[in-house]
Amino acid sequence: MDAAIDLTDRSQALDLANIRAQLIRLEDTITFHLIERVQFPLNQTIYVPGGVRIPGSDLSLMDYLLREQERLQSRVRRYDSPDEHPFFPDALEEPILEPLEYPEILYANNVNLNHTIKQRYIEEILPSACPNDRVDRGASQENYGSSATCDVNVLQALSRRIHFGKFVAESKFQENPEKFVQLIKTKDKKGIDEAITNMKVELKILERIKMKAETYGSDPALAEYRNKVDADAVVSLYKNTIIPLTKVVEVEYLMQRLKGTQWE
Ligand SMILES: O=C(O)C(=O)C[C@]1(C(=O)O)C=C[C@@H](O)C=C1
Repeated sequence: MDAAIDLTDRSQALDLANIRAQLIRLEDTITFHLIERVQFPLNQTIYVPGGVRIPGSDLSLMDYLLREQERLQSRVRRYDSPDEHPFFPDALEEPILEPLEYPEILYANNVNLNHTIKQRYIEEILPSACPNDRVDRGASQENYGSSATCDVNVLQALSRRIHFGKFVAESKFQENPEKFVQLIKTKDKKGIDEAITNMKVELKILERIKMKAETYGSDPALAEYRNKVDADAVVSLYKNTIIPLTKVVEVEYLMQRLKGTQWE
């Protein structure tokens, strides 16, 4: 059985094969959450601040739900884990559970791409994956809450997947510190990007994700009707957003990697 990666075990957390196995598992999570989301129309209103009236809050319905979810999950120490990054750091509370002991796996850094992830999700990913809003607003209002609930799941999975780039980067750095120190010292972001890129792995991901989206999205009961998700939209999500943003995380993490070390 393929178990989840154990981030309290340093050698496991920095083993590139383990990290890639975790990224593959997240392909399933992301695809399934997207399938859930796209059964509803876009429901543009839920992304507009004030679009849905919320007592005591000016946030959009989706932001409101995401923020409250993060507040709740912070209490069970979701954001103590080094692979989790909040969209609303100001909403987090003290955990009700005792802290877990995480070894120092990553170097101190402030890389958090959630703002960009959320923006790309709302402006690009959803419009290309969702059916259009129906003219009949009354009917779609019925699923504002359901759509926003699915959004929270997709966004949390995307954020986790993309920020796993930090573990990938740390693993690659440790494999060849001399090469990276040189590139980081000369602030050669393009050089770092080239050094962390593995086109073979990327192509394999795109091939696999197309197959997964086609397989998970087809239901014998629907076969002659239509697939539950547009496989090309999922491939494009990986090609144009997930992999490029993972690489940005890797590069930005490495740019901060020498602070306070012998190489500074
Ligand atoms: O697996 C790696 O080596 C990664 O760096 C991760 C990843 C990805 O986002 O999936 C990103 C860049 C590489 O070109 C290949 C794959």
